[in-house]
Amino acid sequence: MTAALEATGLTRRFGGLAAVSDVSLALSVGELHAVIGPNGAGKSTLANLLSGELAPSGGAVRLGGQDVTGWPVWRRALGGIGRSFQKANILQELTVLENTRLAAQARGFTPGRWLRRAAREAGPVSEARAALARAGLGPWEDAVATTLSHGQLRLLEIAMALATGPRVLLLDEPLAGVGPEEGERLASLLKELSRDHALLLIEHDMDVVFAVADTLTVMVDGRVLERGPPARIRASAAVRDAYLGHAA
Ligand SMILES: Nc1ncnc2c1ncn2[C@@H]1O[C@H](COP(=O)(O)OP(=O)(O)OP(=O)(O)O)[C@@H](O)[C@H]1O
Repeated sequence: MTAALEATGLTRRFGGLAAVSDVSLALSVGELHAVIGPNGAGKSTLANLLSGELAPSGGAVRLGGQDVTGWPVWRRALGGIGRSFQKANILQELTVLENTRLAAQARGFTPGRWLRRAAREAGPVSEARAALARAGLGPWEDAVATTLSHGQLRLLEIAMALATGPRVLLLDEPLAGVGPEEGERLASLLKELSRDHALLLIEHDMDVVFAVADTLTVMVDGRVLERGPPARIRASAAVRDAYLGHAA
């Protein structure tokens, strides 16, 4: 079966630093693939290379079998890659529905055309509402973003990624700053979304990661140290050493 998204030998250098070094990875619909590793391991850089935010120094990215390595973010988004960010993309003074509608509008984005579309009143409200319903935010569609809890903000980021109709979801720390109760709700949403998306999760909360991931990739210093199901990663001495080695 063709992977929904595949990276082969991805490398990204910043000056003398190889932030990502020869990383290969395949994401399939129905699989929740988590990438973990100590701070600075290269996880966000990897997500940026997959989404097109960054160009690689080497290697390739294929989306549904097609080489998209040279494609910009908007073109990969149109091809089915949805991305949520560590730093929220939310416009604070807009409502939940308005934010999600803007994200849904970006589905029709091509440079220049987007501005004309955004200027028109009618937006793709139905896609936005469907995404909000999936994220459990339907009842809050008229709430202004500033009034939301941390957990609701994280749900909104996911809804905004869903509103673009992606097949692949790249989620960067979707539980950041969220308490245990909201965290549980987010974790079950992630699991649910992985049934009909290829889902890449970058997350520091190890309890959640080990509870929801089907496959884990452990990165250290830009490289893949270990890959496998949660039980294998939990038992790995190399992974334990890597974390202890970086816990200063
Ligand atoms: N734009 C950049 N310019 C220079 N160096 C960068 C840039 N982006 C990332 N780096 C460096 O690349 C390395 C990997 O960073 P990255 O943010 O990908 O790690 P991470 O695993 O996501 O870390 P964290 O868990 O703290 O978010 C780090 O040493 C970082 O300082």
